[in-house]
Amino acid sequence: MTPDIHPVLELLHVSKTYPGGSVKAVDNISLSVEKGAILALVGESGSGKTTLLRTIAGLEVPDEGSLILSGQVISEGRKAVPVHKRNIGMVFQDYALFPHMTIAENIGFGLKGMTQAEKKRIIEETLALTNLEENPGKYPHQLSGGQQQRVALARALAPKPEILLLDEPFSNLDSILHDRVREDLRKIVKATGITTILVTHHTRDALSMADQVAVIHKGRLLQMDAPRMIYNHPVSGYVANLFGKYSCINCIRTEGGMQTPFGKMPAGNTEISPRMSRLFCRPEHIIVLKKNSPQPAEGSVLTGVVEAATFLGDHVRIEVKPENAQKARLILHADTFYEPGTNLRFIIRPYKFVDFGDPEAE
Ligand SMILES: Nc1ncnc2c1ncn2[C@@H]1O[C@H](COP(=O)(O)OP(=O)(O)OP(=O)(O)O)[C@@H](O)[C@H]1O
Repeated sequence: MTPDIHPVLELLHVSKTYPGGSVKAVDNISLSVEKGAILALVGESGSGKTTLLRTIAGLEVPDEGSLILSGQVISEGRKAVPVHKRNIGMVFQDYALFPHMTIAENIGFGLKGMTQAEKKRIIEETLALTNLEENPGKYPHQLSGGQQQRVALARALAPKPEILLLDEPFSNLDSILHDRVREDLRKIVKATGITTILVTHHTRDALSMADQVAVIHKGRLLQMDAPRMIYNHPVSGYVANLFGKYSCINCIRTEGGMQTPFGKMPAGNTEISPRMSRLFCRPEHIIVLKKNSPQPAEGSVLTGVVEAATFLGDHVRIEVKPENAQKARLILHADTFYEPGTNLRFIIRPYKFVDFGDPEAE
């Protein structure tokens, strides 16, 4: 029997324009989130990700579209279930802790309609889950930024919401804390099994923390996929560029593949549509072959000349151009510094034929 995977949250054609606004902050977004998944909403400043998160929370009412939470319509057109009646937990960017309450009191704040003993048990469980057992009697100002964030998280998790929403969870943390908090946060929410949606403009956080990444641009959903798909199979130059450096070179269709300025690349199992006219790859997918190394079993050997090399600590960034053409250029990462003018043999794996190019031109 296949497992019963069903969406906890569905958004259907949701749009929102702020009063007096000339453009839609959220423009016809439809998506669904499966139970227990972590979804990251990623986009540049002003792309509409916070508006979308606030719409899910019930803090903004959409103009059009509907939201369905666990099979119940919570918003349809301008009619919406109010915030406190949605079983949703939210962690705000500034944590919004109650300064006059202890950590334990902050965590217990949302626990209503239960006995004192039950409340105490849940607070203790949540303190343990979020590694805060040592400080239940302290006040927020006595804690570090990372600890304050865990209190905010614990407060949101204690009532066992159907969905947890996190607004820019890493924005107030220094870069050293940042990576640790990201790992802790993923562990904690995965331990609870609570479906989580977070907003971030750090693409690395989205790729490492989420099960699904939704890329938002000018209020629209450009792509929603697993992190590896977003990184390796972006649908446009804009998405490709948002997640890091890439090369995109013009090709001419030939029998069984494409002719690049560096050599011929086979189509493999992929069908090349007439619109595809470029090869896309990330820098780390270009592997330089050692001198005199034999032809690898898989992959065509390409050739080019080093145009520039920049030492970047853990790798060297190399720009390589074709031997007999000036225009095309690839960017790759290598572990060796090659002097400009060096002839290189390399393979590209994986690669993809695409119908997009330079994002500036899109
Ligand atoms: N309260 C508001 N009133 C009017 N316009 C708003 C309001 N909040 C946001 N906007 C506008 O809506 C659009 C989307 O903003 P939103 O805050 O959702 O983007 P964002 O992707 O979360 O950006 P950031 O990362 O900077 O928070 C922007 O054009 C913004 O100027």
